[in-house]
Amino acid sequence: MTVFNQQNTHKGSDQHDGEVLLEAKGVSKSFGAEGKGSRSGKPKLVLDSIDLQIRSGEFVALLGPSGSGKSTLLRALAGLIHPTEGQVLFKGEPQYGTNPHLAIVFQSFALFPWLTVLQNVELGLEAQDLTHTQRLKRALAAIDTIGLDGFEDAYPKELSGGMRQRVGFARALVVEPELLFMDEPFSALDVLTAANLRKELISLWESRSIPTRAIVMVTHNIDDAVSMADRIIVLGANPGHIRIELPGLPRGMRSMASEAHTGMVDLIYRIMTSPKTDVGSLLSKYSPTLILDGVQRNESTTVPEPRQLPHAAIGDVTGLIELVHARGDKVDLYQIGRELQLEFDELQPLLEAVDLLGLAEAQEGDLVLTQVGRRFAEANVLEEKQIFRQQVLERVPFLRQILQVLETTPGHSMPEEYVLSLLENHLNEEQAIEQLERLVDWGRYAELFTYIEDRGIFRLGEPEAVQQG
Ligand SMILES: Nc1ncnc2c1ncn2[C@@H]1O[C@H](COP(=O)(O)OP(=O)(O)OP(=O)(O)O)[C@@H](O)[C@H]1O
Repeated sequence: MTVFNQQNTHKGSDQHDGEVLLEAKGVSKSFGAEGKGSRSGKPKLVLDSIDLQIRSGEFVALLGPSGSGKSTLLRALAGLIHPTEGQVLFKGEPQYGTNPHLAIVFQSFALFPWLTVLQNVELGLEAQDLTHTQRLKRALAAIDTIGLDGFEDAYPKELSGGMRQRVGFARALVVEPELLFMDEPFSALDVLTAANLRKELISLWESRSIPTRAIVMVTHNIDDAVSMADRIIVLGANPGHIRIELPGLPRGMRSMASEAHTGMVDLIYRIMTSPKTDVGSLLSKYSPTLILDGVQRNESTTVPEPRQLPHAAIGDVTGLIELVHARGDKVDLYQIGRELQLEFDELQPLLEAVDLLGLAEAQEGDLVLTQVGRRFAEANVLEEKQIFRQQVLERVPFLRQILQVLETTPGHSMPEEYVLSLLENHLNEEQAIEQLERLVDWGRYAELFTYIEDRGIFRLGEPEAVQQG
């Protein structure tokens, strides 16, 4: 395997010297401040006062629920977007614009279909003042390092998804970046390909065959974070803030087969599934040793937001409740996520939905059915709908409000624009449309109303009419 320019590989102590390479100081980011992204004109705070340091020698994983601002934080650290407040420093100096010492690998890479692998990789060097021969040499070395030797002249369409992602890695590594950022780099790949690429990347990093001095990875996959990272940062949502920084496991204990790995994943699950619980209490209960090990936490910045309907299909909600019931009304979330092959971000809306409906509660890493949840699981279809209706009316004020309007309006109907305008008091246009879809889905299942799709009208309807919908 060809190794990069030896002068730049930071062999010896340099790579792991702990120098602060990148620092976020009080970084906040709001979107829609210029009227974009929020029809109501109100900016949405996405990141709130983030303080963070990335040091030489570190592999840092960023975890957090969907929408907690992981990608936004990564982009702000990379200089792709400007913080609304605070600043990012690179080696102590304020960073303006995109950092040339940093490269990013995204979930799926936009390769130019009319260029070969070699030409696509060479593109990474466009901004650098190199001769043609130097460019070629660097690109060939990167291609070799990332295991694409022999495919230099292939076109993207001739490559598998995994190989295309390798080209993405080669294009990032060819610039010999001091900082390598990755935004869910393995999530579009099949399980085996992802496992292979992950292993090879770690081997390049740990053997210091690449000049990269620090890696930051955004992921939904808790296993990946625990297997790879020296430090794990868990973000909380609304607005995005650092809930906790956990030290990674010692390298020898990171394999998925190890007990330490399972324990760590379990702890992070508990933290992520208990957004309202103080992290300190979870840590002292489940991992007292971590507290002594330099764990930083920051719970004070959580600001609650009006509750939205999670992006969960009714069929999946009922399926999950039945599954938990079949397992004795309690399941371990980490196990069930693995079994159903659901990443945390896929499981999260389901958990929110069952919690919002009062059917089950996440309790420190387990999902436990409530009494109503047990009745729901044992009910026939008609009873199930009745329970759902009752829970929705009790626990989703917005749907209750829609029903009240329909009951009191002459003609018992209402255009969707009315609902959308209410939603846009809190949400941007895209989010409001998505919420509308959820409300329609849940409201129809609860038989609160009919929704005439082609005219965008809500109407109070008899259950029979609703079923035809
Ligand atoms: N350019 C933008 N304009 C307006 N809102 C944005 C923009 N980029 C991100 N957001 C909002 O910021 C919030 C955080 O998004 P971000 O993608 O950073 O979260 P995330 O934790 O990476 O989510 P996921 O895990 O789903 O990718 C979301 O509510 C998103 O809608």
